[in-house]
Amino acid sequence: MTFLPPRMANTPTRAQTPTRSRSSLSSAGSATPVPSSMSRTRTPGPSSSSLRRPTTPRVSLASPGPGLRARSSMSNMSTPMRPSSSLSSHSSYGAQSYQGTIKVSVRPRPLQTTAGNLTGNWNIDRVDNTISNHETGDFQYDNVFEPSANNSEVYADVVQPVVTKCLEGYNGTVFAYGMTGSGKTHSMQGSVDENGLIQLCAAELFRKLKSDFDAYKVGCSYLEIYNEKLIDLLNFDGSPVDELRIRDDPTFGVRVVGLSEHWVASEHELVEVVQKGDSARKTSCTDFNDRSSRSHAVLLMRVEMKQDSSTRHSTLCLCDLAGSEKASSQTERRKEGAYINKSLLALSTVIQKLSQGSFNHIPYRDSKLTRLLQPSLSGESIVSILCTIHLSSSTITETINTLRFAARAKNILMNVRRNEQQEPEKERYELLLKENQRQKQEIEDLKRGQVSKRLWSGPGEDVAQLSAENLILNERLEHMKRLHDTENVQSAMEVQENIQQLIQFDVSDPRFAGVVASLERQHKMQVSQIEEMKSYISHLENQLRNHIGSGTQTATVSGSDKDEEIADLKRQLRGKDSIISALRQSTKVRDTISGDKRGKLFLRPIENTVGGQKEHIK
Ligand SMILES: Nc1ncnc2c1ncn2[C@@H]1O[C@H](COP(=O)(O)OP(=O)(O)OP(=O)(O)O)[C@@H](O)[C@H]1O
Repeated sequence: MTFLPPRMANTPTRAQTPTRSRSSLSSAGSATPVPSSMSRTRTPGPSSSSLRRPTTPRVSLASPGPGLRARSSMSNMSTPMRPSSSLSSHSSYGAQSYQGTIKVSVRPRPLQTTAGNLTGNWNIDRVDNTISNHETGDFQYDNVFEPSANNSEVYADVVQPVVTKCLEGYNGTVFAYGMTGSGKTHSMQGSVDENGLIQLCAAELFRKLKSDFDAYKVGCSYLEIYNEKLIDLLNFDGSPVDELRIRDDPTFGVRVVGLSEHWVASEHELVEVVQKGDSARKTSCTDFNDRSSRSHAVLLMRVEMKQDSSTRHSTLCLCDLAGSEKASSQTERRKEGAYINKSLLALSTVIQKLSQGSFNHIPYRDSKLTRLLQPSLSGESIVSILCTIHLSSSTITETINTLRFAARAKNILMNVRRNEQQEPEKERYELLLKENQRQKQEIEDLKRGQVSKRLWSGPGEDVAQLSAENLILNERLEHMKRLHDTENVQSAMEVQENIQQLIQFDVSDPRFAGVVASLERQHKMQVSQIEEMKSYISHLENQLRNHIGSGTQTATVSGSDKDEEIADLKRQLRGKDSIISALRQSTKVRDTISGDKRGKLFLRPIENTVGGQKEHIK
């Protein structure tokens, strides 16, 4: 199984091919090589950062939900087990969910050279990630480390992929499981010589938060489960608190009521807080460990990350479980051991049922530990388990039990939801803000434009100018209409002229009476047109005089328009002269033929009108 998306499968990896070393820890035993499917990848992150100092509420963490099932039922547990290769499990990174199996790694502690630490005939293949014994056969996991592996190597394969996914908005849980003295605390907390997984995790978490996000908050809670009681390890002021209780929570699945949460702004603050909590943790000297942890310690880091318009939440849970142990010689240790073993048995049962894909009751409530881990184990968290083991012959039964526990856990499928919210509200707000700024700028520009215009033209003048232009345009429109009518008349008269040409030889013929009547009608219409033109010319001249008198720019413009119109009218009058001449010609013909004086009377008004008009225009 890999914690990284298929699209990243080809990314160069740190430990894709570790030194192939099959550690033969005994002369006996044979391990069957199993093809490895490991893919260890580092994910690069984007840019930009800003640190925000958070405040400190009291909250408890963990997330709920379904989504977990077994990959297959475990078969005969007494036979050698070869868990399915990681290749057979599928991991996919859809936009909002992660699917894969629980990641399981095995870390043997280095053999002690003291007497009685005979090797247990174990072979380790780091390349194939198998551990084998001639009695048990091969066990294959996501990682099987060499006993010489240091915490940094373990971190890179066990915790780092979970941290990466947490930064993408998935919950993550890492827990160390193994018999007493096998190296759980050494792995999680480190030693004077090397940092533990918690410190390495804190360093990477804050480094990536700073480099990849615009803003973030990290809240930290730390508790222990001692003799089935929950104790807040960060209750620094020693204020009396009621016993912490686990409650169902619609949002987080379960919630530890009364557990304090401390906001930490840096790796150092986080480590400092955890170290203070560790010093409060119950440890004692046991038959197997001088400083044995007598409790399960659970560190919860609640992370909120903001980038652009999206907000991600995730809870990272690191657990250092107490080790299973044989009955102690001391009464107090025996009592502690009984609680520890009971809770580890409950965990083992839950894992077994989950690995079998049981849809029946899962006994999470059998212990505080399983109750607390319920959201993680029920599919709301990416889970990575580090199983620490002894390789000595004296602990072979416990080691095999641990390896079987690990094999069952490896069989559990997860379907983890991603906690990311796009913020449409924020996007809309930003758009509105931009729009608002744009409009403000527009108003400012308009104000500046108005001021300069006033300085240039003075108030009210632009309105007068527009009115004048409007007036002129209306008049031009009217004039065009009249010109159009006049053209009609002119064409009609031309037709009449043609008729006159036809009738000059025999106008007395009664057949031409209709033509003469038509001529009279046309004449009257013409007189009316000429009268109208006369009045219009007079109107234009008045306007021209007014505008010239006021001396404005508008008057100048309209004056030149009027000149053009007058020129047009003169041209039309010349056209009318030819019409009148045609009419006169036809009338003369008529008079000659009929001797009637009516023709002279008929023409006189036309001559008078045209003559007056000519005078007017001159
Ligand atoms: N990988 C390792 N390299 C060096 N020393 C180790 C390693 N693992 C364990 N030890 C040493 O073994 C001793 C017991 O280890 P540790 O306290 O981590 O065991 P544990 O699993 O936490 O035991 P318990 O369950 O009793 O608390 C310690 O002194 C520790 O330094």
